[in-house]
Amino acid sequence: MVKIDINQWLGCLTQNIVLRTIVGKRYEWNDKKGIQFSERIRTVTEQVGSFYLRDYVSFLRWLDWGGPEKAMQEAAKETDRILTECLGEHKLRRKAKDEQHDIMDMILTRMDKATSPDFEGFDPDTVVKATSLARDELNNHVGRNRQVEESDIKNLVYLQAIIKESMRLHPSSQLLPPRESVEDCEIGGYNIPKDTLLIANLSKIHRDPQVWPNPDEFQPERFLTSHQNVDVMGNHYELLPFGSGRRRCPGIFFGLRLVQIALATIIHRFELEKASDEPDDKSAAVGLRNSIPQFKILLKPITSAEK
Ligand code: HEM
Repeated sequence: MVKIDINQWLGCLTQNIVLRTIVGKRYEWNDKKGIQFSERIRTVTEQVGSFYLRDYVSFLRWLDWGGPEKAMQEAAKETDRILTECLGEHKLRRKAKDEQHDIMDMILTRMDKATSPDFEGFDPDTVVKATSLARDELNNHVGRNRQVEESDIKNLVYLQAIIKESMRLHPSSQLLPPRESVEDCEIGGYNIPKDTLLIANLSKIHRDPQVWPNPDEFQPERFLTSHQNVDVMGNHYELLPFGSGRRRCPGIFFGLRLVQIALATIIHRFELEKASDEPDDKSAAVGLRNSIPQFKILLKPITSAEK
């Protein structure tokens, strides 16, 4: 029997929000089918959500009290059916050159481009450019006459490397939320029996000297050279700031983009200086959520004379 828990419910809820966005205009507002879909999703999430207590009272799970497990399976089937239909229609429209330019069209266009040899990794020219400092990179790609825009981020490879390196050294959570082994397995040479609670320790994984030379040093360049292909998407187990697997952070694209734009804008518009010579406040280094020593910085706007 499929095991359903609060995480799957959360995952389903997130998935449904995404699906509602994808099918958006076509199904939700303009179409009778979309209204039915929305209603169905709402009923299911309310129904499933109202019984999540069972996940904390584990001996109640087998009861499937109120039927959330059955409801989840039905919702998954229905979601899949609607998406398949929606995708088929989009493909037909694309063939007939009658695209709506909604999210699904954008994803299909992106998939077409995925066949391009440049799609994976950076081309050699980009790597060379990226060895310059972050502000040089910003001046180069954005210039001084406008603000950083989302479309600039793909060109700011050094900035991306800085963010990866920051997330490696200081993941927002030192420990990932616990997992439970659903069967006997072996991890790193250790035999793990079924039903064992497993917690991934990012502060160790991200500073493993066998994977990361000079692990405690801030070296963004490693992500342009030796670790060029390591991303934060949960595919590379040596770097997991957003977790991995079906419980991976669903806000990953939003969160990452937000950090990239915020940092790029700050570096682009301000000179950064340490506010005082006082030693860093290391008190924040204690605890699970944040290991970064705190210190104050001065932001000095870059004036037009300096542009
Ligand atoms: C830079 C920003 C963020 C970081 C570093 C981050 C990191 C994480 C991590 C490490 C997890 C645990 C993943 C796992 O267990 O494998 C997580 C889970 C989660 N995150 Fe984020 N997150 C960020 C932004 C966001 C945003 C913007 C949202 C919502 C819009 C979000 C919503 C969630 C939710 C709902 C979960 C629980 C997923 C589940 O248990 O199935 N996060 N996040």
